[in-house]
Amino acid sequence: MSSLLDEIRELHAGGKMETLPKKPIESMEGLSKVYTPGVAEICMEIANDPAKAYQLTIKKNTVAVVSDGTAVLGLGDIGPEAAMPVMEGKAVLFKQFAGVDAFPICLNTKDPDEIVQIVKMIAPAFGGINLEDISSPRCFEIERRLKEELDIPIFHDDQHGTAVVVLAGLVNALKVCGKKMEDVKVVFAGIGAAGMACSRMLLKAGVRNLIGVDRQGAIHRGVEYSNPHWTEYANMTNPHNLRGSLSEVIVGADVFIGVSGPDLLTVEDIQSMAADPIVFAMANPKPEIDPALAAPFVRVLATGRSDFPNQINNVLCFPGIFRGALDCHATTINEEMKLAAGLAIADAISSEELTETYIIPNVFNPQVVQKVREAVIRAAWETGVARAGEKPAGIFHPEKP
Ligand SMILES: NC(=O)c1ccc[n+]([C@@H]2O[C@H](COP(=O)([O-])OP(=O)(O)OC[C@H]3O[C@@H](n4cnc5c(N)ncnc54)[C@H](O)[C@@H]3O)[C@@H](O)[C@H]2O)c1
Ligand SMILES: O=C(O)C[C@H](O)C(=O)O
Ligand SMILES: [Mg+2]
Repeated sequence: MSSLLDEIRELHAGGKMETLPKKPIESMEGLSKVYTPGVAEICMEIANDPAKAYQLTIKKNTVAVVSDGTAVLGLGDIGPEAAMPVMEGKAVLFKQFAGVDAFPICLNTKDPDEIVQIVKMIAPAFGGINLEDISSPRCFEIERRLKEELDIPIFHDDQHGTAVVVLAGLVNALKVCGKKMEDVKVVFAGIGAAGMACSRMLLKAGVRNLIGVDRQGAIHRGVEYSNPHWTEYANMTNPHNLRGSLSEVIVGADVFIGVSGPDLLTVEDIQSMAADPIVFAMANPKPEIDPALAAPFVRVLATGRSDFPNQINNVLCFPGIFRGALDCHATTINEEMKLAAGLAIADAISSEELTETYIIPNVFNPQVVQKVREAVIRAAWETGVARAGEKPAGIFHPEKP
């Protein structure tokens, strides 16, 4: 155990990334071109036409990974310094899987006004903003305001990246079990950033019977929640207005999706579910149930971790979705682009390949980023938010923003 920890520490020593010049400067002449005085010409070109930042700076390929350290994995509010290893990790994954340059930026404030203000102020350098590990409900307002006020993609990964991958996983898990979105009962644990967005995505995909459970039990109508998002949630879910604990409402459920915290689901809970239960225990780093404990009692089991089969993790989404959005210079990442990304991830596994332990492609499968990118670019053109690049064949009424 300690040797594993030593290895992990060694991999983090001095941080996980660095900045490299594209072309090294080797002479005074070279210096005079990329630095002063040559650089001044480029500065003035951009000053006269700020859109040229996309051609003459890092903007078109660069994303800011912004966190305030308040909901880091399932570790909670551990602060901006402690959030850095996760944000560095996200930046490394952006680069390795999709060639996107990403900067980890951890802010020493939890105030939504300040976060919005700071992100707006740094936006000129970036082609997109990936918000990460910002706790709910503040994350909803921060994202909404930034989307309204900036014309580059703003994407809260814990909400939308997770929702895209959960959709992909569920499409394939239901195929394995021979069940349909419209017929299944789905119970969510943890109605925070991820739970809210995943629920919305599944409702959009056709799920009708969906119940969310948080610390005080099932979210239902007839209660005044201090979190207004839960009141809205109660109105769009829980058709039979069930009340009670997770153990009470999970009875007869076909699907459990956990985006909450460790060890809140029991084997008895799983045994009370319908036949062929599907369990996505996605809390990181410790899932809602120990996978070894759950495995004998489920038909399909997935976690957010890379050390078990069926890793349902937003890393399958964010590199490809930003690759697509940056390549077509999209103004936003909209619902259609997310849905297309989810279906593209599901589609990376053929019906012949699909099994209980292979419902979701591996992150090292190069098809994933490629398929997500193409689907996202097509959806961006179809919905009129693409601004550049080649229009995919078969789109007849593209509207440029
Ligand atoms: N696998 C993935 O790709 C992925 C993606 C996003 C989030 N997650 C995991 O999901 C969890 C939540 O992330 P988030 O960004 O939504 O955080 P969040 O802070 O916005 O929301 C967490 C929610 O879970 C609830 N919760 C916590 N413990 C609970 C318990 N014992 N019973 C019922 N509800 C409980 C909280 O009250 C809160 O509403 C974290 O563990 C995170 O690591 C996984
Ligand atoms: O970081 C991850 O592994 C996934 C997700 O963003 C999380 O917060 O747990
Ligand atoms: Mg996260």
